Amino acid sequence: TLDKDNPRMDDCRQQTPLFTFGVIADIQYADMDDGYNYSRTRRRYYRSSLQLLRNARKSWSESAVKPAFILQLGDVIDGFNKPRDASERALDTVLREFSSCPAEVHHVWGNHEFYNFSRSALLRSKLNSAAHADRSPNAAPGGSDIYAYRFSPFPGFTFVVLDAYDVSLLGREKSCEQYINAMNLIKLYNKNEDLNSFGSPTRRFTMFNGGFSKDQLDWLDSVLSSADEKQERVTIVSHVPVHPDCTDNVCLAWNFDELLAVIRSHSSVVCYMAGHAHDGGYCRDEDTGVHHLTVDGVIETPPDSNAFATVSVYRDRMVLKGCGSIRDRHNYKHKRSLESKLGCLLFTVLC
Ligand SMILES: Nc1ncnc2c1ncn2[C@@H]1O[C@H](COP(=O)(O)OP(=O)(O)O)[C@@H](O)[C@H]1O
Repeated sequence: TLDKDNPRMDDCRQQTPLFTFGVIADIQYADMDDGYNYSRTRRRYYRSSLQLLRNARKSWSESAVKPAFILQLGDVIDGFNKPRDASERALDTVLREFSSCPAEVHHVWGNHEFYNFSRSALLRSKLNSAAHADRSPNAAPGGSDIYAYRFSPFPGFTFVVLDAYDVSLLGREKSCEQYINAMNLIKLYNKNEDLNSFGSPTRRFTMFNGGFSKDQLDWLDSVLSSADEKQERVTIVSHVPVHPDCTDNVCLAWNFDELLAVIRSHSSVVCYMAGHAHDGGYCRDEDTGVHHLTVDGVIETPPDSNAFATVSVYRDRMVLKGCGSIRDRHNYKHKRSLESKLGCLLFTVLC
């Protein structure tokens, strides 16, 4: 059994976590019949994704230890809402469900947010959860429209929400400088007329991906420097994965390598969580021991299953209990030099 394989599981079941949090990705709700992904290999359950969100919300509400917060990893409603003039209605429907969650919700923005709304509309919307940021200087990159912030749910633990479409063709006016710069960048690597099509070897340069600006990377660098100093543990969350071993490379952030370089230059990061690639993925970076988790998407999970997770955080490890399609992963030890000061991080997923 899992417990025999993994004696530390017994340890953590007997301990009370410092706090727990919920995770859910790619709900892509739309009030429409089932369809398929672009390559017609995977069914998409647009309407019943709402029921799967409800199942997650009920599980979090009924749990003995209430989650301290919920991470919604982006693509909360599907782009098909836009041509149906249903964006606001669909968003209200999913947000009503989130509002009865027993904890504050941190929303990450994905490509489907931008298919429905402009960046400026998103900044004004309820999908902007930056009000939950720390009340401290530098809790968000100042003076820009980058949607990124950090929050600390418990002393010694910091979470950073990153904006993976800060450099992208999505959500910005075609006349603005950022759009023009993003267009120049994508055209260096993507020679297709349809920029959602991809070529090789740089398949990630498509319109449905994006990247992180220098301003955002500099801000992250300063957040991580301060976390290093305080010996905090940092989990970074965004929509788009950044490690080639935890996802199909067509789903990687445009400048995933620059983000990995920032992570690698700091000792405080223990985990990076993303959505976007609906069949999920996991790896531990060989050099740093940082855990890279891509959370399975609700939208491609059949109505009789589930796709959410609850993470229990202990002083020395995090244990992720997945429900439904989120597959078993257990006994991943955290191997970086943090071990001496933080112990090891055990990343466990049970079904
Ligand atoms: N290989 C491709 N060639 C052309 N367009 C594509 C390709 N893959 C996806 N698209 C288009 O890109 C957009 C995003 O793709 P989709 O698979 O729906 O993304 P997501 O997984 O985020 O829902 C859609 O409009 C889709 O039709």
